[in-house]
Amino acid sequence: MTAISMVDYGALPAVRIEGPGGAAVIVTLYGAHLVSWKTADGQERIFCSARSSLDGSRAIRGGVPVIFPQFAARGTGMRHGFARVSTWRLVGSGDGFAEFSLAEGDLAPAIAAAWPYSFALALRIEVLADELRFSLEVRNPGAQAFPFAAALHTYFMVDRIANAAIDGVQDGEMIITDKYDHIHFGITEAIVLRSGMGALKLEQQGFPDAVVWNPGAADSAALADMEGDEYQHFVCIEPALVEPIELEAGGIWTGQHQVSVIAA
Ligand SMILES: O=P(O)(O)OC[C@H]1O[C@H](O)[C@H](O)[C@@H](O)[C@@H]1O
Repeated sequence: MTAISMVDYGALPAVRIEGPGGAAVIVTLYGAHLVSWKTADGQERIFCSARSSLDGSRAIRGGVPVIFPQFAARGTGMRHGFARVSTWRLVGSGDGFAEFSLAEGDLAPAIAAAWPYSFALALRIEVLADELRFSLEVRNPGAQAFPFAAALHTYFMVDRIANAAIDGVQDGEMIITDKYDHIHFGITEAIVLRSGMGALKLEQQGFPDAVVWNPGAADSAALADMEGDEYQHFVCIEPALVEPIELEAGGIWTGQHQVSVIAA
């Protein structure tokens, strides 16, 4: 039996989606932001900072921020775009999945004025026993083309960053020893993340790139919403469309991400 229910996450209304075998995720309407993914074995797989704001006053630190229409500071708009700081609508649900929407009418007036395009985002999140699936659709229902970038800025929980190894983003295995922030353009194969918590396979379609980030000790200490040695316990591996593309009037772009537990 799979089900969805409304819960509170901090001060934020959220949707809990239960999948087969008790696997479950929690997604806040603020940002359509996945903040927890427990696989059927009860193991939490996603990092969320204990110091994160959870009241809608700023982006959540951790989870899976939806990045749109700008990646980081690569543009003139809000850092990482407005999708992660806007309140989405729950528009559909079924067996182990829910769908969220964001369009220009949902934006705060100042944000809408700064990005004056007609758009519609749809994020579908589906929970299986040992797998999580995302599908992000960007539509242009307007008469004018718009440029956009997008990413699913996923914070994967690891036991210790020194125990994490990443395959599939560069030649050979990657081990992170301190601050690391790099865009790997043109991902062609599945990525595997191994740590003391087991192994995850990450597959992406539509998103051409993968960004790998860990702030390391110094940058982490400068982040108001990250505490102590929390940086030791996650690595972001982000399916991304970093270089903006134009979406013509009537156009649709789709990016997908699947994360599954595999034998270590
Ligand atoms: O602090 P944020 O705006 O959430 O950004 C967090 C991080 O996002 C991406 O991974 C970028 O590559 C990093 O340069 C950035 O520091």
